[in-house]
Amino acid sequence: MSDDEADPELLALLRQHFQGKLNLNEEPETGVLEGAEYVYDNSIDVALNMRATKNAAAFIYEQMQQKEFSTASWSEHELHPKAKDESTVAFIFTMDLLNFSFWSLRPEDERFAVSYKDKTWTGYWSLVASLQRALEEDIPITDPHYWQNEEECNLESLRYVFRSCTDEEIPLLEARLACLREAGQVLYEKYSCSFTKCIEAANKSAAGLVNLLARDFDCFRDEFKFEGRRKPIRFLKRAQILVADIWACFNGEEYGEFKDIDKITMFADYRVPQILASLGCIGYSPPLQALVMRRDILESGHNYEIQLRACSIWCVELLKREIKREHPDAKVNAILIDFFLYDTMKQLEAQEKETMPHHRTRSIWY
Ligand SMILES: Nc1nc2c(c(CN[C@H]3C=C[C@H](O)[C@@H]3O)cn2[C@@H]2O[C@H](COP(=O)(O)O)[C@@H](O)[C@H]2O)c(=O)[nH]1
Repeated sequence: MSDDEADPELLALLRQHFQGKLNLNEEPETGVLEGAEYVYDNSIDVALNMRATKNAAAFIYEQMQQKEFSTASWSEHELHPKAKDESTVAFIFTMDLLNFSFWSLRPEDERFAVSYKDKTWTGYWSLVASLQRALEEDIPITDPHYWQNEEECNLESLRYVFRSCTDEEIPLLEARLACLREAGQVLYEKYSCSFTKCIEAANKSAAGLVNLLARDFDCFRDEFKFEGRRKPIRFLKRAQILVADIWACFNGEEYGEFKDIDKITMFADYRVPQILASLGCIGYSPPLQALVMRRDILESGHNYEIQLRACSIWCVELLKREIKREHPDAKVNAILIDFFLYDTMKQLEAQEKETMPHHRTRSIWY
């Protein structure tokens, strides 16, 4: 090809770009924050209290400073994996595939719990403990080949992996097996059986990785219709917390290097809304307040649930903006605020200072 002839491949790319089929310079967006603001603007059962949010921002910043809360805090947790390698990436992927719905309607001492390292673990930590225990028992629970081997990986073996030290078994066991099966199939078909290939495909974009997960894995596509709006409201909670866990574990380097990590929002689960409500940052309408206080089941996709999850995302966004307004150099983003709020809620729960119950929705989304 002579110097003055353009590269045909480049020409094809540019043609696609100018036809609007390919945006070379567009930074990917997840759409989560845009959807959260839309729901906030159209909510009548959940509201934000600006005064309480402003006060909470000051309290959170001061506490995070005092505890030197950073990405390093992630690895300091006793059960979180310490190696900075591909096995830890596989562990985190497995963990966030299954990181949902641990709450119980039974009394605290009868709820699903896991005995590991001479301690009893509940909630999220029961999941992490089960995975660590399985690996110590040479069960390849983080291996996509295992997830697809129906002889080895089935309800029976998964019941053993998540065996409880109480009469209650882990909630949604069948759904957890289905998540592993689907993820194993997608990784096999598209990503050479390794989540590290998904990370590579996202080209250091956190939003791009979240969108890839929502596009290729049904079990990460956490989005719901809201009233008359045409586009679904995207929460993508487990996709986002997966990216955040990778980023935090690797301290923003190697597999955890993302140029747009601040696009990740708070993870709309059932714990952080609980602490936001306890701090007075978010408030519920009388019927919703009564439903939460009675610990009634709130079905997945209900208008109340969408308002509660979305307004929590928007509230953490406003907390972040308030902290940055007061402290322009503060190294905070929605992830670190979220992690801090979750850990604080768990401390309050351990001290039995749980002021307000969390809402109870049973689903694979959070
Ligand atoms: N928004 C948000 N939701 C979080 C977490 C975590 C744990 N993250 C660890 C990693 C770094 C942090 O410092 C934490 O140590 C679990 N969850 C969600 O909560 C629920 C479990 O609640 P419970 O049954 O009480 O354990 C369930 O939906 C689970 O998906 C978080 O950080 N943020």
